[in-house]
Amino acid sequence: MASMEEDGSVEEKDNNNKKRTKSAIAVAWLTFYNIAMTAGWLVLAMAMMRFYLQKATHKGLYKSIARTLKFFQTVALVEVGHCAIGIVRTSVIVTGVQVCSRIFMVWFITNSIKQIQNEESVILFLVVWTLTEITRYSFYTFNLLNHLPYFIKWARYNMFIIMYPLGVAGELLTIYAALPFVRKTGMLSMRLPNKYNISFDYYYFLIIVMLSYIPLFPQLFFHMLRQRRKVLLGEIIVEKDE
Ligand SMILES: CCCCCCCCCCCCC/C=C/C(=O)SCCNC(=O)CCNC(=O)[C@H](O)C(C)(C)COP(=O)(O)OP(=O)(O)OC[C@H]1O[C@@H](n2cnc3c(N)ncnc32)[C@H](O)[C@@H]1OP(=O)(O)O
Repeated sequence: MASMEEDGSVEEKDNNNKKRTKSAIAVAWLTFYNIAMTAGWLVLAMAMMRFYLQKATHKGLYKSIARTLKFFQTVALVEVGHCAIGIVRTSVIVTGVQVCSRIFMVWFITNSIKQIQNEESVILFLVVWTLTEITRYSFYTFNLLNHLPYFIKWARYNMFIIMYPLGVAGELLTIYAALPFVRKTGMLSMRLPNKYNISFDYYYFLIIVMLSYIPLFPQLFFHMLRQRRKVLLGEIIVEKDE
């Protein structure tokens, strides 16, 4: 009996050790990841400011930062993995929608349609994303290091109230500006007849994407409002299964 109890406690200790090791690795990885992403978005912010100070115009700004933006925004896909494997307590769906919509904006809209790269709306969402991400990743970093300055916490859970609608406006106006070019060129579309017998019209797809903001954006926004109440006001929120 005693030996079984001993065995049990050895097994338990072993499991606890494994959990500790796993969470230490997870914490180390997340700290590295968040520092790298904060640095990446800071580099983007500085590149944008330098460009504007030197050229005094926003024309050509997207092109000058496109590589860095594509890199750091695409890397953010790993955040869906973080949720899926459970090292961060966030919904895979909420994170997935957020990250995928950004990647779609970067690769399939702004990067693919050169004619819209100088639109003011592109600069609007770029500035909004950059400010948001510098705040968000530095929040996670300081939080993991247990040294979170209050102003970063405050900014993380207040800025989105203005930044989210502004970012969405920038994104929707950019897609809207892309529509005539997509229609004219027929890009990324497949017309019948073709050997696959499939028809796809990117123009209408973009209209569907724009309409999908109507049900999806409020969910992201209200998720952040709930997080805000939880973190800043200390409310206990019972989450529904997501
Ligand atoms: C095919 C194409 C499809 C297109 C479809 C289109 C539809 C699109 C609809 C809407 C699109 C919106 C577009 C958005 C644009 C913009 O971003 S505009 C700029 C403003 N944006 C924001 O303010 C972003 C706000 N959103 C977010 O912050 C996140 O993306 C989130 C996933 C929506 C919410 O974050 P969440 O993680 O749930 O909340 P937190 O409070 O920050 O964290 C919860 C816990 O998780 C821990 N955590 C999360 N990530 C990390 C990490 N990287 N490192 C460490 N820890 C992390 C965090 O600490 C919390 O943990 P606890 O403290 O233990 O609770």
